[in-house]
Formats: sequence, C-alpha cells, structure tokens
Amino acid sequence: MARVVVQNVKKYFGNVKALDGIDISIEEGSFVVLLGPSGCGKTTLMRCISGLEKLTEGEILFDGKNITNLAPKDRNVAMVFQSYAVWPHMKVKENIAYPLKLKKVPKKEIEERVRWASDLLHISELLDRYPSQLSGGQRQRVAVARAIVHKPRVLLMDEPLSNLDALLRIKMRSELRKLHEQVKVTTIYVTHDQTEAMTMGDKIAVMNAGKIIQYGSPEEIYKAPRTLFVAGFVGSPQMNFLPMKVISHKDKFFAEGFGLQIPLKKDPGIESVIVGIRPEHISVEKRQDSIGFEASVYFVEKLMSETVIHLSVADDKKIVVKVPGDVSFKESQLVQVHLDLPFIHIFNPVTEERIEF
Ligand SMILES: Nc1ncnc2c1ncn2[C@@H]1O[C@H](COP(=O)(O)OP(=O)(O)OP(=O)(O)O)[C@@H](O)[C@H]1O
Repeated sequence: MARVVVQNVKKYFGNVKALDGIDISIEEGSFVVLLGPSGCGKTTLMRCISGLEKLTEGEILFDGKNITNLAPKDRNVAMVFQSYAVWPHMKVKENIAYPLKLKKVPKKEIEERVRWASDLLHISELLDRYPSQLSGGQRQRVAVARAIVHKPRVLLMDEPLSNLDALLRIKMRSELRKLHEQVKVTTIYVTHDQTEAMTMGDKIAVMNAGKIIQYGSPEEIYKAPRTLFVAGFVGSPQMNFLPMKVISHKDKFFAEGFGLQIPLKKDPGIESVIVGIRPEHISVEKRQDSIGFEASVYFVEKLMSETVIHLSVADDKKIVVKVPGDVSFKESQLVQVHLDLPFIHIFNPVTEERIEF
C-alpha cells in the first residue's frame, strides 16, 4: 500500500477542463471517497492515478516517488468498475488468478492467494462456476477478489455498487469497509451517492467542475461545509437555504427575513447572508437554544421511521423539516417550527463560502 499525492493535476480534453488543478494527499492505508455530481471529473482523476490517462499538467507520487510517467502495469494499482468486467469464459478461480498468472507467480502461491481472496469475499464455494452462473453481487465480489489478489499498492473503485439493487448495495457497503479494515490497502472510491460516501470514507473529497471543493472527514463535511455547493450536496434531504438581510441592533447583529431574526455571534461584514439549516436541525417542538416561528404545512412524506415535512414560511419560501417517527400533519395546518441555533450555517451569498463564527 502506498501514500498517494496528487499535485496540481490538470487534464483537458480539447476545451473541456475535466481536471482543473487537483491537489490531494491520501494517507497510506486509508479509504478516501471522491464524491461529486456527474461530469465533475471523478473517473478522470481515477484514470490519471491508474495511468490509463496521461496528465495535461501536474504530478502524481506514490510514497514520494514520482510515477507520473510510469505505465499502468508498473504502478501496481488495481481497479474495480461499475460493470463487473470479469472474463465470461473463465471460471471464478481463473478470473481471480488471472493477475497473478500475468505476473508469473508460482502455481502453489496462486492457489493460496486465490483461497485468501475468495475467503475474504465469501465466494469460496463459487470458485468452479462461470460468471454467467453468478448474481450481480457475486460477480462484483469476484471482481473485487481479482483486484486485491495481487496485493496492489492502491485499489481504485469506480462506482462499484451502482449496478446492484438497493438492499445489496447497503450490504456490500459494509462488507467493502470490513474488507478494507482487513486488507488495509490504500483505497480510492468514486461515487455520486452521498450516503455511500458518508458511510464508507475515512475522508471524502467533494468535487465539482474539475476541482476539489473540500477534503475532510465525513463529520467535518457534514458539520462545516466550506461552500454552498458542499452544503447542498451532502445531506438528505438537502440543507435549507434562507437568504436574509443583516441588521444591527444595539451592537448586536441579526440575520433577518421570513419573519425570523437569527442572532449572529459577530458582524459578518456584509449586508446579506445565506442562512443554512439542515432539515434534522429544525423541529416542531421547542428545544433548548432554538427560535420558533409559524409555518404552514405544504406536503408531508411519511417514511414511518421519520417524517419529512415541507413547510411554507413567509414570502412563500419552502423549507423542509425532518422529524423522527411517524408524525401526522394535515395540509395547510399551521405549526410552530424551531431552528436549533447551534446548527445554523452562514454563507456569503457572493463568494458562496462559509463564514466562520
Ligand atoms: N475521453 C474524453 N474525451 C472528451 N471529454 C471527456 C473524456 N472523458 C471525460 N470527458 C469529459 O470530462 C468531464 C469529466 O468526466 P468524468 O467522466 O471524469 O466525470 P465523472 O465525475 O466521473 O462523471 P460520472 O459520475 O457521470 O461518471 C466531463 O465533462 C466529460 O464529458
């Protein structure tokens, strides 16, 4: 396993800036998720790290050694793709053994390694089947076993769970995490699914338009999103954004709008702000350190374990509230809602950056 450092990497396809100056340092043995919307450059960054794509500019280092011009086969990197990409004409055991055969590993060692990888992926009883005799989930396990069998320095996974049904995806998430704990190979995992990113990554790099916007632990990204984009991309349902005016009153500062006055800890130095608050930090009951206001129920989504309430506040602005359990509300019903002040985020509407208090 290796520490991976990407320095000022740019990759242009004609006029398209797929990667527009990427800097990231990935600790040896860690699990890092690249998260971002379609087209933001996630796959291109993976392909650059694997050597399948040549950089326009910049450098990639493994353990301090510049590997920018090294051929893919000399980097000792393994990839797992969304499409399982297992050889249909080979049995499972031959598929897994394939990378070792290429490296001319002795037969006995191949057998041992195939047993090791298939035990880890719980597919030992499938070794004599052909891929056509496997389910999608089993095929993806074979692809992962084949990727780890030669103990790569870096394991790259590009949306490996996208083709699986919802239940299996959730199961495989925890299995891949467990596998990583056992094998400890430096792993870079691409997804556009924020739940997958939050549950799997030691760290998440949130990307947009060829750039990394924020790189941090899931907790940092959830609790202190650096920009409006990150705040809106991570969390479900999405964070509520309320554009408000800044007013001062007796040396105190407030964000004012929608019938609300939110105390600010200091002068933000601008005339207006965007107040962000996650649906789970708004309640329909008074809580300590919260401020309340009236809103009318617009639409209710009952998920039984939680209830998502869409509300209209002043100026017909809609906000979304998530409360635990199965709560009944009628359309147009008036409710008192409360914002938990410690969980409020403040953004600059021009730069879209977070303002720290
Ligand atoms: N070979 C190519 N030729 C031209 N443009 C390309 C090529 N590969 C990627 N691009 C462009 O580069 C940008 C980044 O693409 P990339 O596939 O890396 O995004 P992504 O984040 O992985 O998206 P997705 O989640 O949809 O797979 C896109 O605008 C894409 O159209």
